Amino acid sequence: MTTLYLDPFSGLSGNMLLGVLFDLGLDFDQFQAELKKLNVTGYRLTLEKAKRSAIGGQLFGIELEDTHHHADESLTAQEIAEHEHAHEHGDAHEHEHHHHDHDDAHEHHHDHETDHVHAHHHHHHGRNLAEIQTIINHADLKPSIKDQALGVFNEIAQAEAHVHQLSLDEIHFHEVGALDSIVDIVGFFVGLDLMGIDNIISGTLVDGTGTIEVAHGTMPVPVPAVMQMRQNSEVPVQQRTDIHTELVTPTGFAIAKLAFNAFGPIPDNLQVKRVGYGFGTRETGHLNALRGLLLTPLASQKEVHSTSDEVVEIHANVDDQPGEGLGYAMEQLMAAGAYDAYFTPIFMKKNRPAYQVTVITTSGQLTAMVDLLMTHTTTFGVRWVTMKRATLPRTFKTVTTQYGDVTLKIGNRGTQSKVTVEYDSAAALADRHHISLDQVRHAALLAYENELG
Ligand SMILES: O=C([S-])c1cc(C(=O)S)c[n+]([C@@H]2O[C@H](COP(=O)(O)O)[C@@H](O)[C@H]2O)c1
Ligand code: NI
Repeated sequence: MTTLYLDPFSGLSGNMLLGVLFDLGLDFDQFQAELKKLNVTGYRLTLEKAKRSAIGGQLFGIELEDTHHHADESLTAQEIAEHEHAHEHGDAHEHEHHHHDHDDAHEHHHDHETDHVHAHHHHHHGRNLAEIQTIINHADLKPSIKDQALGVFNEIAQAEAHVHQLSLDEIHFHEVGALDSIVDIVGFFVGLDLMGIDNIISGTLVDGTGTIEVAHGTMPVPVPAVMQMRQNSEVPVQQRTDIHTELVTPTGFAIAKLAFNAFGPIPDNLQVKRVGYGFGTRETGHLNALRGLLLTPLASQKEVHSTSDEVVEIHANVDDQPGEGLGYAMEQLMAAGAYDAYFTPIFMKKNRPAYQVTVITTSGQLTAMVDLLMTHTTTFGVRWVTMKRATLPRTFKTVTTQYGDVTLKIGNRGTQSKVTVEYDSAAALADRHHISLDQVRHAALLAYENELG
């Protein structure tokens, strides 16, 4: 299980999110190969190692090519959309397309093996939601990646439609062209998938103040689409009044709103595996970067245990939520780094059978866990207590048995010690050799005693 922790101290944008994934080890070639599955041409991806404020990181960018002068065999997004349109009107219409008079300058030729339609061209400024949905739906990508990307596009389009008082199909993706939004948004979910990231935690998003100039004129910061998406959202945003430009873009905010699992400080019970920086392109007068961490559960060998410390136990009593939702809440709590989370059957007022949800966590994680309980359970309130905790200092040792290597956990108490066989390593061997867990345990403890002499 890998968690991505993001520190958006200088905002969040599509290219910063991808820059950070590349700096954390995402393979550029593999990424490009996946994006080809979108069947869209007319762009070139750039990735540069760069230094800002003497810190090394990656600058990711998209260069748009003039698709009208491209004799490529893949379809442009516009053509795919028109293909779809043709299907909606049945095959007869498709033939009509073939026999239409084309403006020679705009004629494209395609490989008929791919069974794509030859479509006419209109001059397009940006692409609308329906065209983007068609491109994504036609791509040979995992359904989960497509669903997440479609969700983000829908979120942005809804916000833009509201701000500009236009209908959803009148919304065209920003002046820079929809292509870079497609690459940023689909690319982010492709990157997460390639890197095996299944949980994203973020600190508070920092945005600037003042105004920026875009094609349509002056926009206040936070930009209107971001402000619109903030309506009814729980994404925390802090405004820096000393930075007079946009730090959080609509793409960045929509991804945070839909794809981040929790907000809060860096969990102190996970181990930092890698640190990366993705740079932004705006001149902010300060370091314009997004820092990312790859976090994994503490490697047991290095587990640091003080003999006494504090934990927080949080309780929520729930009498009106179906099991599926409660199970999902539990997954979210564990993924966010709870030490433990469990249900206890209880009886509440009015004779209602119910569950008490208990979460054990650190005081640093309290806010994030309360947030998750409020989001994913039906509860209107939670309680918590801080508790003292004592744990045995422990070491880990690997012993070799006739079945393979097994890890033992050894707790030390003065001159005495307590030995347990780590479940996962024993279960793997029991599985492999089709024997009982107890047989592996016995063999491991015997090997340990033999080593002690
Ligand atoms: O061009 C338009 S309509 C436009 C609207 C808005 C609104 O907030 S509404 C914002 N912008 C700015 O365009 C760039 C590109 O944003 P991406 O999310 O596509 O990267 C960015 O600076 C927006 O704030 C344009
Ligand atoms: Ni807009």
